[in-house]
Amino acid sequence: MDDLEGGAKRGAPWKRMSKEELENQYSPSRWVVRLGAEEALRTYSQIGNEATKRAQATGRNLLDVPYGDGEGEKLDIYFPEAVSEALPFLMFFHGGYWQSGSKDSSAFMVSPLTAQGVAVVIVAYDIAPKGTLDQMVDQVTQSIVFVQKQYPGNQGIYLCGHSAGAHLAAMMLLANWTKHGVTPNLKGFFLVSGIYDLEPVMHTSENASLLTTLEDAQRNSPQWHLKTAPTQPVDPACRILVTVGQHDSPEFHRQSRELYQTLCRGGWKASFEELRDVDHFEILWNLTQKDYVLTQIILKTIFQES
Ligand SMILES: Nc1ccccc1C(=O)C[C@H](N)C(=O)O
Repeated sequence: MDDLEGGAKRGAPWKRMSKEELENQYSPSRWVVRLGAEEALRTYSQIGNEATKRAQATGRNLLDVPYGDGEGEKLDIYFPEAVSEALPFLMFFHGGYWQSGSKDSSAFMVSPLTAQGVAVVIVAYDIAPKGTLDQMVDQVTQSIVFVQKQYPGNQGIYLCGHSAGAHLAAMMLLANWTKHGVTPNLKGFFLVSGIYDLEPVMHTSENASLLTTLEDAQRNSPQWHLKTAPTQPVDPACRILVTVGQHDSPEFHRQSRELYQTLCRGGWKASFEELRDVDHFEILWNLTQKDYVLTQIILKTIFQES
């Protein structure tokens, strides 16, 4: 049997879900366990705002650096204390279903990473309705090209994305760098509670006309591309961590597990972690803490201790 066809039929439980169930599965705030849905979203913004204010007030940084000509094409760079040309860079792409969120409230991981010598770049992109998915993917590509050109002596560029931002980061597994005149020194991906197959999202209210045709969804689905036409890692040592929270919905778990399995089959150096006792929001906001398991995994990966 054709594995792709068979796999799609056997492995697409969302096709058997009612509209309400699908809506539920793709509403992360409905799955939080410690707070109410609204409260979780509010706390997430609040922690992001505070972490960003603190990062901007305490360290060396460059804010609102343009990486393209568009009004929204800006990024913030937070540097470690020790000045060095050869820094590792972690670039972060925020979530919010491609239609909310901002770089100005997403500097969660800045303090624990800069303290260990990592430069952190928080990237803005044009969320919907201003931006289309194709434009967002293009902007993310441009932001990475910008960092590579600006810091050619970097000790590695690591991409980290959360939720919709993990989708955007994962799209970079498919990027064609040659047309940009530079191949970024990509050493790792940290994909946190992401969505990699956009087809089910088409059928939810979150879609808000981001995806109008199945072709839009497939073109912007790393899972679909990697499965139908596997890409090879440019650098075989490039690490990919696919991670999901214990309290993320079963559909989010499925999305992460399937991406991980597809990456392994394609020869990528991938690993998978289900992080215990965290929901879709805690999995990210805990990155403000240096002792949090994901902070430690990121640091160990960057400094090659595992
Ligand atoms: N604001 C976010 C930030 C990051 C990730 C997701 C969201 C969401 O709002 C998801 C969805 N609208 C929810 O209510 O679960």
